[in-house]
Amino acid sequence: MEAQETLLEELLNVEVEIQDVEEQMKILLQRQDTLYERQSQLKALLEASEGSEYPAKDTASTTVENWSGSCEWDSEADDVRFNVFGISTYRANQREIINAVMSRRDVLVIMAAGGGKSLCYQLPAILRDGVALVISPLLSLIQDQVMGLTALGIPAYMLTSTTSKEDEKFIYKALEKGEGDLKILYVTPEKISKSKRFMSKLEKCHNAGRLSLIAVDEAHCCSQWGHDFRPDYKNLGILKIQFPSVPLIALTATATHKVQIDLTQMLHIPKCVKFFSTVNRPNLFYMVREKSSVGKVVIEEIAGFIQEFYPNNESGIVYCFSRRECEQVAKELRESGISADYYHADMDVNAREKVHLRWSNNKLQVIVGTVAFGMGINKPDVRFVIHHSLSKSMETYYQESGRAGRDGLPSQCLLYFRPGDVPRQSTMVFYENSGLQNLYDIVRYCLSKRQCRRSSIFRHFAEPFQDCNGMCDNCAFSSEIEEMDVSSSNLKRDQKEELVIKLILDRVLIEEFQHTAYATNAYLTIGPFAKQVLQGKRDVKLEVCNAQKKVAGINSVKHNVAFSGLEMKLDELRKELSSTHGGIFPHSILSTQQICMISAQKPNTLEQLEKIIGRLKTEKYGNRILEQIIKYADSNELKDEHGSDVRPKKRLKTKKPVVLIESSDDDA
Ligand SMILES: Nc1ncnc2c1ncn2[C@@H]1O[C@H](COP(=O)(O)OP(=O)(O)OP(=O)(O)O)[C@@H](O)[C@H]1O
Ligand SMILES: [Mg+2]
Repeated sequence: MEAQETLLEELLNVEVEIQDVEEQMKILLQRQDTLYERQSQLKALLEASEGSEYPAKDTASTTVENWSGSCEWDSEADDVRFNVFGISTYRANQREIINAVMSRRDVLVIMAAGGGKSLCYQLPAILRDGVALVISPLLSLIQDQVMGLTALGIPAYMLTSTTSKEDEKFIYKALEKGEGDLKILYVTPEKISKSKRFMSKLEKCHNAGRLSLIAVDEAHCCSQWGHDFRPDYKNLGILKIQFPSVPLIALTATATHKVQIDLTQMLHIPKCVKFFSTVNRPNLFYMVREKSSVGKVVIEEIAGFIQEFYPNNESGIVYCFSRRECEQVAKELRESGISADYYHADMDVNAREKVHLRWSNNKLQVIVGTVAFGMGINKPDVRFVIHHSLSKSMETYYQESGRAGRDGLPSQCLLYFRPGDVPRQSTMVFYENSGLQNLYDIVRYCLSKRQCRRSSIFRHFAEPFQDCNGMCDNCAFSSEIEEMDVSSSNLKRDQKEELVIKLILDRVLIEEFQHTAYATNAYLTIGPFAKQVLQGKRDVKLEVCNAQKKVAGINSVKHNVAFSGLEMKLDELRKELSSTHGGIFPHSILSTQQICMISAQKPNTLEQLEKIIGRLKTEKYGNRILEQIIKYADSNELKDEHGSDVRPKKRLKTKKPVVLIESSDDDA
């Protein structure tokens, strides 16, 4: 009997010890994960800084060789940039990238969404003799690009399933015989991997020395580590093998190290010149708001936000978790008087395209979408992106919120967070590589009441910190935050929910997942640090906001964007011209920046206008624009007789903060 008791006691001790060892192993494994992550971040940093410093704050870019010197094509490039594209100055890295491509080097461009990657291959394509081939993953992206280039009078075509027989004949003839005017040809990757006919024509074009350059846009689609992996992109390696002397430029907004390595290997461009630009989007205002557990309240808040800040139909996106939620949110926003429609993967392609087109033409203010509303979004003047639920990772959030403000003007990114949304995501991502780790990263971002939101983005992409300039809620609004020891506190319901999430992040609790026939459920169980808490060796603290956060700072963003009198008239004019010029998008006629500049400078003559928007747009739309300025001045003169407003010539040039926000070192 006694012997049995001894055995039992020892068994118990061994079991306790096993549990202890298991817990320690868990901690060590998690530590190993973190170290691996940091190792890859440090490698990325090292590679980026090879031979030169990591981007200085103001230049925000890094290259190994110096591509900023003067080049023989400088003046021609400046002429095309301004007079054809209507772009007054280069943004960071654009000129250097163009110089590298013009020097026939292979190039890898990592530049944030809206940074202006397209110009980097479109401009050399115009400067060089022959045809430039562009590979782009989506029909809608290709259509947008071709339409925009055609509006600028650049002979651009696409060879896709929608191309007419007539156009196809023209393209093949141009490739084979050099007949006709073809400067830029867009194709989807499938054309390269599946159409022998196309590849043979391309070879003829190359043999005749007429293939000027190859651009692979959205190049992260090559990599399984990228967020939009496309199998057909894997076959693009053939391009460099078949056409080794033709410069290849790969462009993406995805900055992770793994993807970069993959890309250069798969595209066979090991000696490419790499251009890294900062992930920072200085014009985006990031904020997180607590999400009510009552659905209606959330919608009321979202509707209120849109009506308050964007009363002039400025475009926006609302991201939702599920298809059903999308439809519901769109419906309720409509009931609140906002022109909104939904977009998700369950709809047929035509219905989706219709919604997208209405939105692109500013006939619909808000698209309520799932993640399916993704890569094809090329609209530069999206003023707000609202997340009705949190994204599954920082990377995804950065991509989705980054669809705001691609034109460089102030825009807002608002995320609604409530602890209850976490398990909805965790049950979806737990089986992915580092899925939970990535999710918990964005949850940390949401929970933080003190830390600069931008700093989380820099940390995630292993980039040195840059000043936020008060462009996030935590930097803009000072509120009293206190760390409260909640080990034995009485908490309100929402605080309790937050506490559970905090304990998961701190590994005091862990989520475990079980599958049923219908769903995956998340359960909580004690984690490696639970013992320390139970033994009183570790405090549990929550950040608590004592004073209600004010929303004053957002107003300063608002003032920079809302259109004033003449700007409004010019906005109407671009919409009118867009509908009469064969479906060109309003933003291709005049960008929001150009509207602001015209309205500030009020040119009186075509010559003056040309100095703002370049020759091509002045020739096309100049008379209508001047007419609008005069009309507006006359109506103001009338008003002036009653004591308000002033004549345009005498009016002060209002320097819009807009221009300052451009992230270019050339722009100063
Ligand atoms: N130097 C510049 N000055 C002003 N506007 C510019 C400049 N370069 C590009 N743009 C404008 O910025 C917007 C975004 O450019 P573009 O579509 O090339 O971005 P991108 O880097 O390809 O972004 P994404 O990763 O989202 O595709 C466009 O409206 C473009 O006309
Ligand atoms: Mg692009």
